[in-house]
Amino acid sequence: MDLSIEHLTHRYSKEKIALQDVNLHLQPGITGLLGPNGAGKSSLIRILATLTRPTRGKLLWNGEDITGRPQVLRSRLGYLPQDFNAYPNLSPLEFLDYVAALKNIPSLKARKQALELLDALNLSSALHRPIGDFSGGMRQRVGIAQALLGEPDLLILDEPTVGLDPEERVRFRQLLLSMAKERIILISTHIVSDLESAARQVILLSAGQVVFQNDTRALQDSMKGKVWQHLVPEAELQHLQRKWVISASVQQADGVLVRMLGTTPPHPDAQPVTPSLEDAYLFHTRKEEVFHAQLAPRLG
Ligand SMILES: Nc1ncnc2c1ncn2[C@@H]1O[C@H](COP(=O)(O)OP(=O)(O)OP(=O)(O)O)[C@@H](O)[C@H]1O
Repeated sequence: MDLSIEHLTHRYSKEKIALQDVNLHLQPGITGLLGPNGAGKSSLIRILATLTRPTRGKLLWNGEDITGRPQVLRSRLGYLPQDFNAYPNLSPLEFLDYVAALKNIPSLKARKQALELLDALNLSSALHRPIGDFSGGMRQRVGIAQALLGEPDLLILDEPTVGLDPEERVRFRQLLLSMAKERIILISTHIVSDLESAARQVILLSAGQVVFQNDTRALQDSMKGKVWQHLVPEAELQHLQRKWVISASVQQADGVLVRMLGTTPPHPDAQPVTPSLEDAYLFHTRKEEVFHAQLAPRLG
């Protein structure tokens, strides 16, 4: 099972190019789609979900060109849009029955799956309550359940963890991992740490282009020797933030422990640390700033 896009370009107008010559290959497992605001993530997702036809390029499902035949993919697709909204007067069970009918899932099978999914998403105690009374996080979980209904081969989730508390995020991650072996799962998110232990592959988009596509581990490995930690007096932090790309800072009794990105140590006493996915994301999306900082005089 695989989904590819070849030489995909998407323009909203003559001046507005959202995606430029993007090539991707997705296989079973979780792929994380990361990028700053406006990078083109939602445009790409809408194209893969067959809601937008690309200006140029091909969409291939199991090697077959389906650019002009979106229904081939639609029957195998589960999709959670960024602005998911269910009908407020329906209960989650009624809403999933409705979605199942649209997806042509036989009703008995659909009901069994709906109950399992709502249980896995911690909504069993609210099966018959109107969705309009739900919190944002509960509504989002109904959105996740409707996307998973019908055991889709391709699951596309745009910002799925928005509104979920940390406990629900962990539960969601476990549910996805349990399903990831036999389906392609693409997740767009701003919460980089959500992907750290779950995604086998990461795609970084920046200004409509793919700047990185590889294993999560390879991405982290590519950052070895580029992440540094150094304790600085609190008064220096602001000055430092203007010059260096800082991925984290932790207040301590004797100063601030700052995590910085650079291909050489920012200070003779700075210690190299194990890179995280967040470090890699910042490095690739703010490369120019990282290299600009390198040219500045060393600290100390
Ligand atoms: N319908 C549209 N008409 C015109 N321009 C659009 C349209 N949708 C998106 N764009 C533009 O295309 C570019 C990519 O937008 P897109 O929403 O795909 O990015 P994104 O990475 O999903 O951003 P965010 O993280 O903010 O959701 C942006 O410059 C955006 O302004």
